[in-house]
Amino acid sequence: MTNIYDVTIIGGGPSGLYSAFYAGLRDLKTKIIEYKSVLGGKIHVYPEKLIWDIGALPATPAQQVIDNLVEQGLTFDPTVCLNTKVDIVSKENDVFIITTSTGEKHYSKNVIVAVGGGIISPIKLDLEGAEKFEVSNLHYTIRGIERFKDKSLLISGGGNSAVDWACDLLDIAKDITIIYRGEEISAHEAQVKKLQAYGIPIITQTSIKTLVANEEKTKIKKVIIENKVTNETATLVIDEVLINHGYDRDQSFSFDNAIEPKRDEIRNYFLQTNTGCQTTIEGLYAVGDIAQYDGKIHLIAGAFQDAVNAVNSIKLTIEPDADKMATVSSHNNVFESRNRAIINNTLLNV
Ligand SMILES: Cc1cc2nc3c(=O)[nH]c(=O)nc-3n(C[C@H](O)[C@H](O)[C@H](O)COP(=O)(O)OP(=O)(O)OC[C@H]3O[C@@H](n4cnc5c(N)ncnc54)[C@H](O)[C@@H]3O)c2cc1C
Repeated sequence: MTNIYDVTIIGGGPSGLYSAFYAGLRDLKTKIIEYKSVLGGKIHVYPEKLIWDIGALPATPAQQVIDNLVEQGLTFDPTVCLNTKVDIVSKENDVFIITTSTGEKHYSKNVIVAVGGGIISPIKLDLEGAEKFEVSNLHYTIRGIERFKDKSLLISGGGNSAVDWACDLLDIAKDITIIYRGEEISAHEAQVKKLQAYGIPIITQTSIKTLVANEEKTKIKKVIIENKVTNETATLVIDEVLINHGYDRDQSFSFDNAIEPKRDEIRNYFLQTNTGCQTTIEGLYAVGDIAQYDGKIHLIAGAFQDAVNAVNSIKLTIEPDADKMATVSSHNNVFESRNRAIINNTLLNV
């Protein structure tokens, strides 16, 4: 057990990344473990959305927020393990043992759980061979709205995300059709009315029956849709298909019985024992969407505050004489050489 970290962060979303930044600022030996191949967490679900509610950031595309979070999170060069799923956390002699799905073990004095709602993946179309079109014109999220310019778009899904996308693409796509298997669209009324005012067809009780490929078998050319009540079918000629059927969540990550932290009654959230984001287990902290306490905000802004609280608590357990808070954060000495480089490169242009 030679390579013991001060803090290991499980999850590389906004709360995990900001925890890594702050842990570096407080000079803690830090590791992030993230299941996906990229950092950024569930913001990857909505990369094109404009985010308005993060302090000091006026409307900013979510992809830009991801890039900024990642850059900041890696400021102090934490160890980053991508494509790594944590399966179970146990504790021996005051050291946490974090075991991954491949059996690999990571050792840490403290653990910050930053797993949000778990590992989320879009629910895919249950049609044989559909996956081969994911590289061409079958989408589960939108990366770059320009590809929909002057295109005929079919959206399958009746929730807020599907309807929001349709509204955002109204003046971009040539035409849009929405199909939904349920009886009634379940999105915000105002957005649905907007689509209706534009004359966007919303076909309910209907789902995709078949994807018809072009001659080269590289793209979807037509979609056969089927009414679930009458079994009537219709064929739509389309350029792009967007599926918004919700998300699967893998929340299988667990704890050795001896250190199972208290959760709420539906076991969704880790309860805090204090505002320092410590769970009911010593050395185990929960930040971001997975955390719950009075006044907790399940938004990116809330994740930042949790991260600062957890890291400051950890610092004090490792060094009881340390400052309770990092000395006015951005005046910290650790930034001195970096400040000089940034001022020279950007402001003075030397
Ligand atoms: C459609 C949508 C729009 C939103 N819009 C806004 C908005 O405008 N403004 C705002 O402030 N908030 C918004 N939010 C909420 C915001 O995205 C979340 O509050 C934020 O992402 C929470 O960050 P987090 O780090 O706690 O969790 P997440 O972002 O969920 O990150 C958790 C990370 O942990 C990883 N992980 C989970 N389990 C494991 C495991 N066992 N092993 C390894 N890694 C694991 C996951 O892969 C993921 O990368 C929105 C959310 C959604 C769904």
